[in-house]
Amino acid sequence: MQKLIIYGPAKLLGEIEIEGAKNAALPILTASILAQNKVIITNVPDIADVRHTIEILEYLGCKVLFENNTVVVDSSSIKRFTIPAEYAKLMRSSVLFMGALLSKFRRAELSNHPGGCEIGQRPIDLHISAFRQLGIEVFEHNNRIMCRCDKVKGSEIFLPIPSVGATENIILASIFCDGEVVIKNAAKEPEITDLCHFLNKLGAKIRGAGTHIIKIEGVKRLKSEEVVHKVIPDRIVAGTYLCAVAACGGEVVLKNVFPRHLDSILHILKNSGCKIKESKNEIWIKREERLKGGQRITTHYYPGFPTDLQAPVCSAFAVANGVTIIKETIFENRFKHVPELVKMGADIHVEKDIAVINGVEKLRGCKVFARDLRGGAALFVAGLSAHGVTEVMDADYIDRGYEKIEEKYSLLGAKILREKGE
Ligand SMILES: CC(=O)N[C@H]1[C@@H](OP(=O)(O)OP(=O)(O)OC[C@H]2O[C@@H](n3ccc(=O)[nH]c3=O)[C@H](O)[C@@H]2O)O[C@H](CO)[C@@H](O)[C@@H]1O
Ligand SMILES: C=C(OP(=O)(O)O)C(=O)O
Repeated sequence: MQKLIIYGPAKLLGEIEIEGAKNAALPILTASILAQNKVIITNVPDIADVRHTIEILEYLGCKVLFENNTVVVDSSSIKRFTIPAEYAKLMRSSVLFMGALLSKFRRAELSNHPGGCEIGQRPIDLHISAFRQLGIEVFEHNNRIMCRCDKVKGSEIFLPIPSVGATENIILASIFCDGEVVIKNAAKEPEITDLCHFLNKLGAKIRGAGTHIIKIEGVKRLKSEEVVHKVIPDRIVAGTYLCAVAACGGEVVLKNVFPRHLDSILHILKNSGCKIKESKNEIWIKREERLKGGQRITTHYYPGFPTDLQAPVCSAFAVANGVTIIKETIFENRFKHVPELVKMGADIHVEKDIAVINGVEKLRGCKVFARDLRGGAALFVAGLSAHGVTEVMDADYIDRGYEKIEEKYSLLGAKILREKGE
């Protein structure tokens, strides 16, 4: 297991390029199996989840090149429609291969329930019920999910929860549908819009991405041209930098960002005393005075405050002046970072889905354990602001979603080492 050793406290200064979004790159790579020709996907983050997705593509029979954040996928020799259990267990997004494989082969099999971070139950009932509404037969046996159909039928699907994954899976499965599939109460996350832009470049006919109603008009076939697509910037990685500056102080310019994707966190940090300026693709943040608490933050579907930033923001407000209340409404088990922050001297109490943070003047470095991706990032942020040495164990979780995190924060003046942990 990997370990990150952080020598705090850091003051963050400089400019940093934000990498491409994990949650856009993963469904786009998955969708690339549908392309008629080679696809070239740029701004792909070099993270563990991308590497695993490429392994799945190769397993299925695609030829893939990954160099300098560009992935070239040639799916002309794809031959398999089964995702083996060991791959399914690695990542939640493995479930998206179901939709894509159904469009490709009208058959798909996931040999295990999709894995990923344990932040809640994360059932896939909405994916399965939507598939059935599309006329797809779904069999479940011992965690194994098998699907097949003759034709995906045009239908109207209402999602009781605007699930990101279910919205993406329905879109992927419906590309060649008979007539039109309409998703009502669809998720509106920017990563879904990016996936739809990519699919439309391939020749799909999708309207309404970014709104609550997405319409997929079935096409007979996709275009034969080569397609190039640049993945959108990672708003969660960008938001983590903002939390780090808010916690540590300093002055940083984030480059290659879409500020509009970060409205909810920018609003909170502005109200807490951070100076922030935004331009088309940049955010400048400066924090001089100690961060002011007193906020009530509730996680929500986009454009609300993202659950994926809940843990990093917890670390920022752990050292704010005053009390901050955070309510987690999306996942049932997403406060695993709190006991670790408490070890570092934070004063945080969790009662069901609410964390009450009494800001302390400073945290102390110690050995802490990452339990999931964003919780790990939160410990990393806490380590940057803490006095003394913080060892973040099981940093492999962080590597799922942050590209070379220690190198990037070192460019801003932080002192961090990576070691293979025990
Ligand atoms: C790879 C990826 O893009 N992951 C993101 C995606 O995860 P993911 O797609 O798994 O998240 P969903 O939007 O589906 O989950 C939202 C809520 O719906 C529930 N649910 C979901 C599906 C289902 O069939 N049944 C059900 O009950 C989940 O347990 C959760 O409580 O969106 C989450 C919410 O923004 C983010 O935290 C993840 O980073
Ligand atoms: C929960 C996350 O990812 P995944 O859905 O891939 O587990 C995340 O990115 O914070």
